[in-house]
Amino acid sequence: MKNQRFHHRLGFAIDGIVSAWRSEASFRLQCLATLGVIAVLAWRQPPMMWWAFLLIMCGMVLAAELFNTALETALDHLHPERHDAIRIAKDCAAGAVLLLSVTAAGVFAAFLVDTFSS
Ligand SMILES: Nc1ncnc2c1ncn2[C@@H]1O[C@H](COP(=O)(O)OP(=O)(O)OP(=O)(O)O)[C@@H](O)[C@H]1O
Repeated sequence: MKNQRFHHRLGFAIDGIVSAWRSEASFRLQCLATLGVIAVLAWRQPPMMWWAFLLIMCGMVLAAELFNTALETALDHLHPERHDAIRIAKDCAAGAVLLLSVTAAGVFAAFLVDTFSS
């Protein structure tokens, strides 16, 4: 299964994103928030640096949510019973998503202040 052709690997990655979209309400919300950020960027036409900052932040939140979903899915399958180690692993992954989401909200707030005060 290693080293498959690029279009196969691309298909697997897209399958993962579609599957997270179907199963995770948080991922759907984050995708919609990303579209909202892109709409505001397109409306305000800020300097390219703001596009870069905000798109990086949105990408990192979405990627972190996919990692979180991957971890939860694997852990639930491999160890359906409750265990403290599983709780800590899931809580850490959720914490990573939270940290990136708060940082992204902070960057978006800074952009709003900058764009509406000038
Ligand atoms: N097997 C387990 N053993 C111990 N605690 C668990 C276990 N599964 C879940 N938990 C606890 O419940 C919390 C929620 O876990 P769950 O798998 O339901 O995530 P979720 O609510 O679907 O999260 P998300 O919204 O990110 O998908 C975990 O962060 C953890 O604290």
